[in-house]
Amino acid sequence: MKGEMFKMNILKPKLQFDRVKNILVGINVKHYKKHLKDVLHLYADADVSIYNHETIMYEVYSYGEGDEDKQGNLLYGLTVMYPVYIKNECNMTQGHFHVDKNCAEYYFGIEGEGLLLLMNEQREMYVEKVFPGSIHYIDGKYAHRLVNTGDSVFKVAACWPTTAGHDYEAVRKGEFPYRVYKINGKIEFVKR
Ligand SMILES: O=P(O)(O)OC[C@H]1O[C@H](O)[C@H](O)[C@@H](O)[C@@H]1O
Repeated sequence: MKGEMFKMNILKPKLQFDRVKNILVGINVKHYKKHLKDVLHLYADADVSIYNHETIMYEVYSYGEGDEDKQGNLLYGLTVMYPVYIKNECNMTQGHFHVDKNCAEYYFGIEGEGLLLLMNEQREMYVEKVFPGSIHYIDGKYAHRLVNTGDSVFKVAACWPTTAGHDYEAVRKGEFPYRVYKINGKIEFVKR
């Protein structure tokens, strides 16, 4: 061996993906829950009397460093979606466009099974299957929504620019053209 030995200080990573529990672990990981009452408007038929509005539909964990307004900074996140069906309609995220359409995003399938709905500004939609190991490049011009089509928890990791922003309003005004149902074990798309 040539050269002088150097005692390098090897640091623990600040963030870790726990491969047993499939969760993001680390200090400064942000976390929020979406209850049914927060996303009721997404469903075709959410009869108030049948469903518990406190039901947790999905949870989002995210981590970032540095100034969120600085172009080039990234966030890493994990969305955890529960197998909840509202009169056969599959559990879905709100779905959003990026405010800055120059910002793309990656999704990574971690656990469970589901779909990624992608929609452009002309409201043309295409769908990708999401499963453990699948990787999805989301063009900045496409709105994106995750759908749990399975009978177990569905987990999807993501990486996106801090400056992307979430435009939920554009999706509210021009919703994804198809709803996703699971009827007798079969996934069905129903036009709005
Ligand atoms: O915000 P939603 O459309 O409900 O989706 C939930 C979350 O899913 C992923 O983790 C995205 O990358 C996040 O940016 C998003 O907030």
